[in-house]
Amino acid sequence: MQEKGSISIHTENIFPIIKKFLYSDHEIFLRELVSNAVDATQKLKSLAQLGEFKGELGELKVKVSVDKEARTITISDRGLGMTGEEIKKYINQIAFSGASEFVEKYKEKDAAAKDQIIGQFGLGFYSAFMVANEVEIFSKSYKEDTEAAHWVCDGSTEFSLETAEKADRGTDVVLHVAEDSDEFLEAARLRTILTKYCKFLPIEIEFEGEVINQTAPIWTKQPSELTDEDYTKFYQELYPFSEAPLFWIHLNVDYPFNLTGILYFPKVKDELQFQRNKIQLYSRQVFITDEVKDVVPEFLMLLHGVIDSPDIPLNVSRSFLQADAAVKKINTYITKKVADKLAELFRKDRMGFEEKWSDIGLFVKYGMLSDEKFYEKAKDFALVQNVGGKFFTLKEYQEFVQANQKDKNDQTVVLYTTDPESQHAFVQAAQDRGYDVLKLDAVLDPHFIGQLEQKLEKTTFKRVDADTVGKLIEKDEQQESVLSDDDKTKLQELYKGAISNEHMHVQVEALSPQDAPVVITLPEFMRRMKDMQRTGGGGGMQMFGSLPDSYTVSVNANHPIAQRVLKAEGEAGSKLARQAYDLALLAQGMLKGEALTAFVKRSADLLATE
Ligand SMILES: Nc1ncnc2c1ncn2[C@@H]1O[C@H](COP(=O)(O)OP(=O)(O)OP(=O)(O)O)[C@@H](O)[C@H]1O
Repeated sequence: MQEKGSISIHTENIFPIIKKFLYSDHEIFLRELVSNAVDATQKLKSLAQLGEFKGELGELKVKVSVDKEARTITISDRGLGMTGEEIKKYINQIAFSGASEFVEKYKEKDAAAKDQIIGQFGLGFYSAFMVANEVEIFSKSYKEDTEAAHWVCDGSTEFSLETAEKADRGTDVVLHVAEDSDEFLEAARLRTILTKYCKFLPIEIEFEGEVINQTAPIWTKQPSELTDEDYTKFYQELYPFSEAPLFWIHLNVDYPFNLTGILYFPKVKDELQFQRNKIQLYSRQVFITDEVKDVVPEFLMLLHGVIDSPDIPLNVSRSFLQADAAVKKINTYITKKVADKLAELFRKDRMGFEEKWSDIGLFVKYGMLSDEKFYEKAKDFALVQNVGGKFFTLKEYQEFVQANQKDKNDQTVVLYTTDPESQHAFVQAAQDRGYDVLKLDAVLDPHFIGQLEQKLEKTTFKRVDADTVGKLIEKDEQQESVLSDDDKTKLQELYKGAISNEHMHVQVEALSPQDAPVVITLPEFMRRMKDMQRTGGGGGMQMFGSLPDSYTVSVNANHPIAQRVLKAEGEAGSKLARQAYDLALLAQGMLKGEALTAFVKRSADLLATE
């Protein structure tokens, strides 16, 4: 048999287009050709199992080799092979029409969609022409009494096909590497590509005498066959030199879609440094991409691991992917599995769960904020911690503070600090009153607080320094003032003059004589807006960020210092007031620079006069 022919009725030559458009991703030719070789080998194995192939399977490795001198790359398999007729059908017609359809689609898309297509969709056999100016196929079918065939195509739509001598069953694809693709003649480069895409292919791939893949990666096995060590070992293989993962989830579904994989919860070092692109997406063990956006819910992008699914449509653009029903289901499934796993950990080992909370709290809060369904599940195991280090679930905490921290409107007021060190005086004052104080110092906490206030009934949150301790949780009882109204006004004026700062709003309050003489607070609303703005909450919050802090200075009318300030003669009153105010600033770490120096000097003067 010898035949020459034209591949298609298309007049347009697709090969220059393939080359030109797919410039950035030429390396995927190897993924495509090796996958074809693997497919052909697996098909033969299936035929053997079905009894349709009765010969010896023998060694089934796929071999990749490079000959720099001859400028060729060869991919050989011992799979089912093709007869000349089959080459015409599968390569000339089916593969070619697949490739031209791809090019048609590709031409219509905008740049962003193009990237997506290139990254996730192979051209199949014809991707060989991204790097080769001539491709040969030598193939011999597994079917008895068939002749081997030799096909050659030089990158135009012309091909030649003839019978050939080939001793062994299977297919050799020989690429004659083009001048501008020299890089692919380097063994090191080929090895890198093979390791990237073919590391977990199900048939052994040999390169330079070495098998480069694991044919049965652990995600393809049953969880019952695996030990913890297997999981951590695999994690180390995927992410060498990283700390051991906290725990993992083995995904395994076959209905209504097909999906396997392992998701690991990493140890998070820095909350702000979300490490994305750590989940690898595979389709039947062939690496596709590490951009799993849309397939994995946004809040779970922090996880590591692999997902393998032939049901994820890889050949469509991103906007399509988002709308795809299978992808949506996968999303929901993964969210549910993660929530179930966390619930199980919490139930089975509360202590262990608490220990891990500093690492997983971020995922959980992020998930609760971004996914309503996840919130519903997570609200039962999400934890809060008080300044004493004790953990509570949301429900436990509400019950814990209910008796003592209800205000006169029957609202439970949850008190929290964002920094137990610098807000120590306020934490102390609240604790002295018998209140409990939570530590909510994570980046996401301002948003989390907002969500909890919406979800939890009759519950508000207040930072400990949002008000003087008597007013943090407003009760009916009122502290009587020992000062007359006149004295109060006089005291207020004295303090105003001594402080002389328009952002400090001075008021006189009847606090307990044991409370501090002066307390400086930042109203909850104002501070929260600023917090939100800092952590990137809504554009509308922008205006608050540019506002100067506007503090409330509460002068304690019942503290002995109030009497002394009022009674002091001349300058002395103002000096005392300033001293009491500076003490309040000092307690909050707000006294700095010149003001601090002046305070130290004034203190020394006062000590000297006493
Ligand atoms: N090494 C091979 N051995 C046997 N048949 C092959 C081999 N390579 C390709 N083929 C045949 O050629 C067809 C077309 O290959 P091509 O890679 O273009 O598309 P595909 O593998 O079917 O799909 P895609 O690669 O787009 O997922 C294959 O379906 C297969 O029948």
